[in-house]
Amino acid sequence: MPRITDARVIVTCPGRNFVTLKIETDAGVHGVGDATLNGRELAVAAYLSEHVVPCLIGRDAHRIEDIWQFLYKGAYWRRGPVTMSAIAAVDMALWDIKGKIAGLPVYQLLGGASREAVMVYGHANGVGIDDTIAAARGYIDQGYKAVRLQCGVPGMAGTYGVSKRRDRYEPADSDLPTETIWSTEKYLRIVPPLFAAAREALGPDVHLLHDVHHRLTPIEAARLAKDLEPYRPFWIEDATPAENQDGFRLIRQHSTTPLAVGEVFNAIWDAKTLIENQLIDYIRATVTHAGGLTHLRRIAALADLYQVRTGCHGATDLSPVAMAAALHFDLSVPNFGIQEYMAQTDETDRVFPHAYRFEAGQMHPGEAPGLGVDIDEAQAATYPYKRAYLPVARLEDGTLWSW
Ligand SMILES: O=C(O)C(=O)C[C@H](O)[C@H](O)CO
Ligand SMILES: [Mg+2]
Repeated sequence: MPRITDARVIVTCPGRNFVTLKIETDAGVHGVGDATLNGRELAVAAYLSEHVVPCLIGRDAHRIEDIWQFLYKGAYWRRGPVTMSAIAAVDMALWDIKGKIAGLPVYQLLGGASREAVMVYGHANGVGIDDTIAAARGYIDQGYKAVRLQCGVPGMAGTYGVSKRRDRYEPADSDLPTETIWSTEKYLRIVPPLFAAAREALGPDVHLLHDVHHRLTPIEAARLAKDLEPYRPFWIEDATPAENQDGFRLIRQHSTTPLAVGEVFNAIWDAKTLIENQLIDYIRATVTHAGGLTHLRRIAALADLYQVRTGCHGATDLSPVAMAAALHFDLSVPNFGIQEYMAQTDETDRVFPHAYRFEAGQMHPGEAPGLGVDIDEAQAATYPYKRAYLPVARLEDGTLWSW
């Protein structure tokens, strides 16, 4: 049995912060897991190094489920993004180790490939409708079959999803949270014309997605979903905050636009009502924030019973370790829908060498044993942690809102 001999947390900032757990075994193999929680990175790093690592030393690395249960039930304090991201990092690293010892890519351990490759969507954004459509064409030219559209809102200085730079989007850009202004009325005036123009310009085949980013009330979200229906969006995401899962009923009552939610979920319980009542079509929980492959598979299995498909979060605040794990999950799970993908910076790709690849709008985790991703610790050490927060949003009267 491979015994865990050491585990350490590596924090690095090759353009943005990442928290990685590296677990060593006496079998001569190590595994890596992503524990990045954007804007709260050091909370997870401390949770891991102070409270999790001491419990790992000496354990059998093959006992993934038992270690998961030990860390979840054994903490007494269940769930929450810090706890679940820490457990996820351990879980990913253990699957990585198991794969390396077996000499198999992790997707083979998860049941093997259910498809040839994984459809991903890219992020097209622009200040106005025309440059957003031009950006979408750029993705389609690279072979993407699905593109997310976000455009600036006239009368608002900046908004979620619209980059200052065309090629990169990194919202956690400030030592203290940047304050932005939000107007629901202005936003609801621009998104339907964006989708009308995009559908007209890009044709019927490309999948078009949109992220509301939790900024509407259920009845406002219902109106947007209804207004977008003629343009057949693939989904609208996070149409309203989902703490109250029943809130989605209202949207459902008014529209057949598919709904996706869950990038901030950390446990199956966050999605139970939504899934069992078929209030959503895609579950976006990620391997990092929702307890690793072990827990994400449980969520996907529940979702599968209700024909809810997966659409994992894949923004750049999830490290290449998370992307690799997501791709093994996506390739194997029966109810896969789509995977979000944003290319990382060259610096990040150098810190995390990986076997996964992109080709013509699809991705594949590769055939390397384990997750097929590693951390170059010497490279990582050259990029020290730099505090960075996501922005916050206020209504025009100063009321704090969802960003
Ligand atoms: O990629 C998305 O859909 C997001 O909403 C990105 C989030 O804002 C980001 O991951 C927050 O850290
Ligand atoms: Mg989102």
